[in-house]
Amino acid sequence: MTDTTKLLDVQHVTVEFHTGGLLSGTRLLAVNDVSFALDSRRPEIFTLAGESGSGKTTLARLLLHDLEPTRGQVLFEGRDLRTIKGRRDQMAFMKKVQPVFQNPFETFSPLRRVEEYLFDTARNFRGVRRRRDAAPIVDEALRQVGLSLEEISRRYPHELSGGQIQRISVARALIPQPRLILADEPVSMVDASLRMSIVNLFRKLRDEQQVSVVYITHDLATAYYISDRIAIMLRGRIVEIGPVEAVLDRPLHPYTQLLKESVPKPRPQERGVWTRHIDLGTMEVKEYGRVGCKFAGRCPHVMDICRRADPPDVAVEGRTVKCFLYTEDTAQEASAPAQPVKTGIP
Ligand SMILES: Nc1ncnc2c1ncn2[C@@H]1O[C@H](COP(=O)(O)OP(=O)(O)OP(=O)(O)O)[C@@H](O)[C@H]1O
Repeated sequence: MTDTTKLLDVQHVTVEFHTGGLLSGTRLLAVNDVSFALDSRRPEIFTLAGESGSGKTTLARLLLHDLEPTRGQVLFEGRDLRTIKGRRDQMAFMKKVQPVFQNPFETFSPLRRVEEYLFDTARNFRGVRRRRDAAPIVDEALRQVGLSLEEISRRYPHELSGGQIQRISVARALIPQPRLILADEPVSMVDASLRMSIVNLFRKLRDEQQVSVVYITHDLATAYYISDRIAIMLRGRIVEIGPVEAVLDRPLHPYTQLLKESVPKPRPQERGVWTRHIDLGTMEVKEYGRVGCKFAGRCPHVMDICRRADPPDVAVEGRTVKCFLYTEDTAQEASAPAQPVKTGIP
């Protein structure tokens, strides 16, 4: 029977990529047995966070039906996305699930006025044919992001700021009146001073339009500010998931603790300047191939079992953590208790 209480239901999805030659190639589980669900009765902002190469974009592609899982299934409004066949079916799905991508300048051709994209979207998804019928729809979507059709009229992408053009991307995503927006690193290319104004739009959409948002980011500061729940990804797996305050105020997985520690801190004497991120990217390939916990090579609390077996999901302190430190039979083996890192998110 269809479960109508779930807007999105991700059930044990795995995506396997093969790289290299047929015989010498390697197998990489970019997404590895991931599950989570969004409630259809209560819109929320759900963040998928993790460093580069943790599988966030691959997961986003699954949710947008741009890729099919090797194993497991993704259901939207109770329907398995694999049953979507043909263009009409795909368009009906896209009307409900809209993406916002990282680089707005890639979304819009430099040779085309940006309003044309919005008019196209109104024609494709709102059943209007004439420009004058589409205009109020386009204007309304722009007003929701603090702009208007008059303001952007006749402009090309290079005549708009990065912040303005990303707002226009959000406006475009709103035209079909979706139930879910999937925003993949929507502010990473936007000037730091404008980031909050963009992510605040997602809060407004949740509260005023009942739109749910899957927010994909490596930026824990904005995630903390806007999310209801957060899932921390590491090498294809969700290692900690729960309400954002629980997870980021008191992270329990040693990887979440490290990630939080690497959040840039503002230098009070230089307003707006942030210290550098710790670069964790070089560990990527090695960690994907690791048996047992993917974090074992970097974990200050590593135990023998972590290198031998996959950690289980443990429910603890209002969230779920994939870590042997919190299983009853292995907790006493730990070299030190998992102390949350105190620095980072305000
Ligand atoms: N089509 C593909 N073929 C082979 N490997 C892939 C493919 N797409 C992604 N990968 C690999 O899967 C892993 C996860 O990549 P993914 O882009 O999903 O991570 P991410 O968390 O979104 O990283 P980033 O923030 O850098 O985009 C990486 O090791 C990547 O190289």
